Amino acid sequence: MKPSIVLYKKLPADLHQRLEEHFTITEFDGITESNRSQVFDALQNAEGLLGSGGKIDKELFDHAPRLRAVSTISVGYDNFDVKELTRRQIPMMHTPTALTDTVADTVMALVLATARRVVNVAERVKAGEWNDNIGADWFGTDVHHKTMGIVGMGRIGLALAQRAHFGFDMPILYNARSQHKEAEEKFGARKCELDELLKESDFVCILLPMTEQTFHLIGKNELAQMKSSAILINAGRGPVIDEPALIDALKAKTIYGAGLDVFETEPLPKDSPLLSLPNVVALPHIGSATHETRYDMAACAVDNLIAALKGDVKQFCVNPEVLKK
Ligand SMILES: NC(=O)C1=CN([C@@H]2O[C@H](COP(=O)(O)OP(=O)(O)OC[C@H]3O[C@@H](n4cnc5c(N)ncnc54)[C@H](O)[C@@H]3O)[C@@H](O)[C@H]2O)C=CC1
Ligand SMILES: O=C(O)C(=O)CO
Repeated sequence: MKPSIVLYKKLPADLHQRLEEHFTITEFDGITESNRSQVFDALQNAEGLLGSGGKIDKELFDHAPRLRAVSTISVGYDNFDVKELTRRQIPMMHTPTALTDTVADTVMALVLATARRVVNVAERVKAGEWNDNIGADWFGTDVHHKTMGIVGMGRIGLALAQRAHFGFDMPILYNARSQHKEAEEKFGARKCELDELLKESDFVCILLPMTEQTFHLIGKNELAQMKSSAILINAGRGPVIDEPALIDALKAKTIYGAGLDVFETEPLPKDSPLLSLPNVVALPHIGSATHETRYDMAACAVDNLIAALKGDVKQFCVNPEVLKK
């Protein structure tokens, strides 16, 4: 008999079929408050769990006595209680390499859109405001040769450094817990303390995971250190920035603007002040959202689960300590 799994994300037909060759699938469209009890019932028999989004917590695992592997279609896994999975000796896999370049492209899009006010001026053209030669009220600020500060020099940070260095001739500063030789040797990046990075950078790009240490890492005091001409970009996780403090800084124009792909609450509430600030470009968490990359991420997650339930985890395990026997 094939092992049972719970799938909580719609997959492309061929990947669904690949899963069906190995497992009996019970499928849900996400895990939400309204379907949690049905998910609990399905988990009773499940040996695997595959999907993305939602809060995947101890209560869910308590309803999954046979669970042996968990696979997320994402690189971030802050929505999972990984400690609890580890306590239960259950491996969890993610999809780190499939999306790196696409997310770095999204960050560059945010940098350009915010600095050159692409969204703002395009809206003005559509509104019929382009009636004469444009004046300084349409101008933005340059990107090339400006200083790029990267907070979180991991896979995506490195891919961003590559773009900024080769594409835009930007000097690069980075803040990280350890030295990143490749970033230094290939892209001339310089490691510095967060305070220095905030003071010196024209673009401060946050590419951090959400952890206890990174929660509200950028707050009132950090924003106050940024140049009034600087732009803050966040494509890591929303709660890394204290959003009310950011809104205050943007309203007071103590920074030039912000390009945001992630927010403290997603979807962004309709009454968020961020939506009415002209110096903000807000995206709906599309960092990895291209057809190709979303397919590759799903394929990677499917393969991760198949391998794990065969007892053959080779890569992308976020709690490898459970594999050591
Ligand atoms: N906007 C989007 O759609 C996407 C967002 N992400 C987010 O981006 C994050 C980074 O992804 P990757 O680069 O693939 O991960 P990664 O693990 O390669 O890089 C994260 C880096 O942050 C560093 N870091 C962690 N805590 C830190 C701290 N307190 N201070 C300084 N550095 C710290 C780590 O050492 C690591 O180098 C993910 O965890 C996820 O939250 C990832 C993919 C898509
Ligand atoms: O993979 C992630 O962590 C995302 O945020 C979406 O791709």
